[in-house]
Parts: sequence; C-alpha cells; structure tokens
Amino acid sequence: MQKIALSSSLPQAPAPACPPRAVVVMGVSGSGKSTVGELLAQRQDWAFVEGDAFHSDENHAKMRAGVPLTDEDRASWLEALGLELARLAAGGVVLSCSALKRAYRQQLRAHVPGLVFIWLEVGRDAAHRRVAGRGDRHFFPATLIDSQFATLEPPHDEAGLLHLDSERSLEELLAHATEWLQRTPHAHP
Ligand SMILES: Nc1ncnc2c1ncn2[C@@H]1O[C@H](COP(=O)(O)OP(=O)(O)OP(=O)(O)O)[C@@H](O)[C@H]1O
Ligand SMILES: O=C(O)[C@H](O)[C@@H](O)[C@H](O)[C@H](O)CO
Repeated sequence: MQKIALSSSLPQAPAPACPPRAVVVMGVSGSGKSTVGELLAQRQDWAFVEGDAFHSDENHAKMRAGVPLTDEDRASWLEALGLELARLAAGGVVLSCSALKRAYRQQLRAHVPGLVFIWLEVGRDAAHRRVAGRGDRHFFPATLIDSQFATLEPPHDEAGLLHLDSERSLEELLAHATEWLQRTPHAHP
C-alpha cells in the first residue's frame, strides 16, 4: 500500500516532551486545508480558525475578480492570523491558511514558538477540479489556481512539517495528522 506521508521532518531544536498545540494546515486553493483543518480541530478538541475569514474586504474583492494577492495584500492578513494563533495556542488551535511562501510561514512562526505545519500537497488537475466543483458556493475562482502554484514555495526542508498527499481520503489524512501530532515534540521550549 502506498504510504500516505510523503515526508515528515522532526524539529531540530532540543525537544521538550509536550506535543505542539498550534498547527497550520497549508496549501494552495483546493488542497483541502479548510476541510481537513476543521475536522482535525474537532478531533483534537481544539479551536479552528478559518484563514479566509481574516482577509480584508479588499482582498476578498480582488480574489473574487480573479486577481492574485500580492505580498503587500497578504502582510496584514498574516499579522492578524499570527495574533489569533498566539491568542488561542494555549488551548490548542488549528489554522487553515495558504501560507504559500517561506516568509509567510516565518511571519506566523514569529508569533507562536513551536508552531508546526501540515502541508496538503495537491496536483494541479485535482485542485482545478475541486475548486471548479465548488462553483459559486465559494468566492475563489478556479482561474486563480495557476497563480497559487506559481507562488507556492514548497516547505520541503522546514522543521516541524508534515507533508501529506491531499488526494488521500479524509479519514487517512486525519489519522496520520493526529498520530504525527502525538509523536512530534514541540520545536521550542
Ligand atoms: N481528501 C479529500 N478528498 C476528496 N475531496 C476533498 C478532500 N479534501 C477536500 N476535498 C474537497 O475539495 C474541495 C476543496 O476543499 P477545501 O475548500 O477544504 O480546500 P481549501 O484548500 O480550503 O481551498 P480554499 O483555499 O480555496 O478555500 C471541497 O469540495 C472539499 O470537500
Ligand atoms: O494566499 C492566498 O492567495 C489566499 O489565502 C488564497 O489561498 C485564498 O484565500 C484561498 O485559497 C481561497 O480560499
């Protein structure tokens, strides 16, 4: 049977015993970060934060009109998400956030020591199919998918990362994510 985890890297810092309590489920649009993030939060009995809910009206309007966001557009959004993560981390929190670039992930890490990421990797065709399949139920148009892939800096070499194949079943993804959280020590004291 094909393994579900493509790769995972444990944090390099000396590891205290407690597992992480703040997780970002990341990936391009259509990777399933909202679906998996919300289910993971339920399973862990943690808070769930939907990253899209923190976009400004201007950002929403831009994306709805088929215009990709810039670094500048994302800066204050990421700052708000970092603050929200820090506010909720003690009780446990899962955030769904594209976090496409390394600098974006660093901005989130700066708010929460020991923050870990679950990267849902999805193929371009599957992302298109999923996003197009949502139709008008969602503001994000499938025409923006290519720009998401162009912006993505895969987090291959980053510590505190679980890399999953998002085309596996939700049950498999959740089982793997919860098991990984249990055995992954905090990256920072
Ligand atoms: N593992 C999966 N298997 C099959 N379908 C999935 C899986 N994960 C998500 N989906 C479906 O794919 C679609 C996109 O999922 P979702 O909205 O969670 O993605 P997303 O990464 O949050 O996208 P966006 O960033 O655009 O909101 C949804 O219809 C969802 O039900
Ligand atoms: O960084 C970004 O470009 C955005 O966060 C997008 O990823 C969308 O918000 C999301 O994918 C739609 O749900």
